[in-house]
Amino acid sequence: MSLLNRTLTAIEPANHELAQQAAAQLTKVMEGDEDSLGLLKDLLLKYLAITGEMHPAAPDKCTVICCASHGVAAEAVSAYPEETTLQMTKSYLIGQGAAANAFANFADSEIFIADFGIKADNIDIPGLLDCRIGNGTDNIAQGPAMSREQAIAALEKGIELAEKLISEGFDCLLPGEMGIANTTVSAAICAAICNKTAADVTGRGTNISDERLAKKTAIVEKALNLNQPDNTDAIDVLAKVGGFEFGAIAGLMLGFAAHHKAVILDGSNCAAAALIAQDLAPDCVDYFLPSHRGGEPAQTFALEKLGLTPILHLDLRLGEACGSSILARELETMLNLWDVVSHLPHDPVETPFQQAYMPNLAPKVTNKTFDFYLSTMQDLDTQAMEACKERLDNLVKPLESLGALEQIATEIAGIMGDELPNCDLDRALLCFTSKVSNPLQMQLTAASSQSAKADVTIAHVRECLPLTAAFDFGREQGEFLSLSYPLLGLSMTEMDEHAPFGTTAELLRQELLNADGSLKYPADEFLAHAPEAVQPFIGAMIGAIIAAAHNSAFIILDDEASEIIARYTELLCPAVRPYILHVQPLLVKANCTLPGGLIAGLGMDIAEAALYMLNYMRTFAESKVAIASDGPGAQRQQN
Ligand SMILES: Cc1cc2ncn([C@H]3O[C@H](COP(=O)(O)O)[C@@H](O)[C@H]3O)c2cc1C
Ligand SMILES: O=C(O)c1cccnc1
Repeated sequence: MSLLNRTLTAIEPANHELAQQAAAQLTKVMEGDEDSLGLLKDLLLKYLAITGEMHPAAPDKCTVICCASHGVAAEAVSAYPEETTLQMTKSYLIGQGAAANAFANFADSEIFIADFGIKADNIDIPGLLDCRIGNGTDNIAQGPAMSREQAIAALEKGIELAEKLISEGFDCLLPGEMGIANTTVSAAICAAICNKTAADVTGRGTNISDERLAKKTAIVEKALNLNQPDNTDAIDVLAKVGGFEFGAIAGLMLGFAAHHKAVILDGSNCAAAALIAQDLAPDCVDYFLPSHRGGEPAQTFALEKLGLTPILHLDLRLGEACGSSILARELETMLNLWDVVSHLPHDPVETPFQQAYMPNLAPKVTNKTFDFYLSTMQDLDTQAMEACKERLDNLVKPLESLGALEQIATEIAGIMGDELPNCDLDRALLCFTSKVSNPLQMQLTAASSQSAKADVTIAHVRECLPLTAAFDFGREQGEFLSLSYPLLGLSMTEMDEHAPFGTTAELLRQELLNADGSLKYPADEFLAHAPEAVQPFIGAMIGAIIAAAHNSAFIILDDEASEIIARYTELLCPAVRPYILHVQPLLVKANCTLPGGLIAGLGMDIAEAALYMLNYMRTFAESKVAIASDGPGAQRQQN
């Protein structure tokens, strides 16, 4: 039997029975409130099913960047010249300043770079894995990309590489790719397999102009009409409108799935490869963890066909395993949380929290205190922000292809007055709570903060005191923590410790938001409409936000209740706006209703990823890579 057929036959469903047992156990330890974890629960259970172990170790990860050239690049469908593929391949291994390097570093994943058919003679790059199938594919606008034999060879070279990596001990794959013009190819693959039109699936790739997008869409249509890929045969689709790296990534995915190992998907190109793998062995999807939704329309259709829902929405358009690296960190957080709540004997639950108690005293604040904070709020350092933005525009990636991460990095630069803030900013979580603390909540907070490397302060809010007392308490905590911790997570636990997670948020949502999620009241009215019991929490949260922003901390919101209060605080005091990171549901759509730091921890990791990008990536000039010749990048990039 061929390697491909042997692999396809070896792929079996993941261990769903074990996942069911784990789900029952999770229900028990979470006291029936496990759905508060939202999609993070699914992530955890899916990973347990993949490994077939109740408490697997954190995965050993490998990032594999598959490089290949595309004949269709001759049609000018990309913003960058065809040579970029070879130049970037060099930069992964020589300068090591590409996004793939920065994010592999962030995720503690070992990086491998493989040549599956870059168009060039005598490639001699130290460390490059030679998996060549050809000297670039043929132009799909003029005929098939490759022969059927080459398509099978691409799949098998991917499987061989998977087996090599697995034999070296890796058990989680983060695939990535580099191949100028390959979003034309992934659009065509997706249109063929998902039965969509060229207009449905074609996107801007490397940030091309409207004019080029129209041309690219016509090329996708032409390639489909001319080659007539058979959508009941993924190998035919791969041969006719595919590319070597798509076959290779599909092969890697199949190889990992056959060995019960996880694959974390990245962007649209990964999703197109996953469609090929799914068609060849439908059960392999059990081993795929989605990470982010990016900018290419093809990805949406592909994920739908795969039945996968990503949680990260960072507007990434790159494909160098950036989104998957962030998800890999979150997976580890969930595995740790699972171990902690399961009371594993080797993992004693410690709650080394600072405790702060609201004094039973008349408040020290007056209206003047509030005015003082508002009138002396620091402006962001626009010079640092501009320098940071200029650096971002010139890092070796298409303009703005790292979406929300670029905005976050610029914001942090402005807050810190430093165009290049370092990566390991100290982190704290300030969690407001009622007098008694729910032990499960505290355990979950301990687990989340352990993964997030955040020091926790549990701040006990007293009711029955004037609102100004709560404001003053929050202000003091925010002021104190923001002196030592540039990243400050803010959370509040349920007011009623016996209520299910998310109860307070639901109450606030009902009272303070319109049905469409917008704010219902003006700034000076909302407090009067808030449920009385929540008012002290609101006061404390407003105090903490204003004082922390005043001290130039980057505030990372956790639960939905904190999110709603922060949005009203922004209305009350627009100057705090740039200091606040709204994590869920803007950047993370996990439907997680659990307070206590899990989402803030993920937000801190997203901020850290942004800083890794800024610190570890090199510019076009430093990397000797050609800049854009079309789209907005052509105006802003220099080398
Ligand atoms: C410097 C640079 C780094 C990249 N890293 C990934 N891509 C991404 O962009 C390309 C696909 O977009 P299109 O179809 O528009 O050419 C691929 O190489 C993909 O991996 C890059 C592109 C460039 C220019
Ligand atoms: O989503 C992707 O994989 C992608 C998007 C744009 C450019 N390159 C890759």
